[in-house]
Amino acid sequence: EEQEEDVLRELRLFLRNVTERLALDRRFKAFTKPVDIEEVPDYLIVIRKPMDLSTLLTNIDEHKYVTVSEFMSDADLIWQNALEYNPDSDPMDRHIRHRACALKDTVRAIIRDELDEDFDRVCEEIKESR
Ligand SMILES: CC(=O)c1csc(NC(=O)C2C[NH2+]C2)n1
Repeated sequence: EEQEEDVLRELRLFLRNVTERLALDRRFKAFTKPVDIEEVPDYLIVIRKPMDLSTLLTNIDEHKYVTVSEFMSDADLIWQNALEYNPDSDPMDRHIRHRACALKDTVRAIIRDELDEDFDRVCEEIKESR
């Protein structure tokens, strides 16, 4: 009903705010747009489910997420994919893995500090009811 749509609108505002703050952080520049398959032709062979911050924003606007947990599953793909695609000891791989781990920790810290657990529970109830 209307109250449910009010809750999901507030969820989208929260998720957009989190995602835009991440996209503004210079450490996460490599994660802001889909990997360019022209530049990195083997990327889609290694990474089955690409994800990036701009795609998260599109998904939010398309009402893909009813809970923070669903959003987190896609947000986690960004750093998980980076760790998988950059496993080597060379400095470039280590550099992007460091940034991937920073992204993981930053998302979790924002959610821990800023997501109200009662609000999250209401979203989870809406999801169960559908
Ligand atoms: C987004 C992402 O994970 C990404 C973009 S480029 C890249 N890795 C490289 O360019 C080379 C360093 N070893 C491969 N990883």
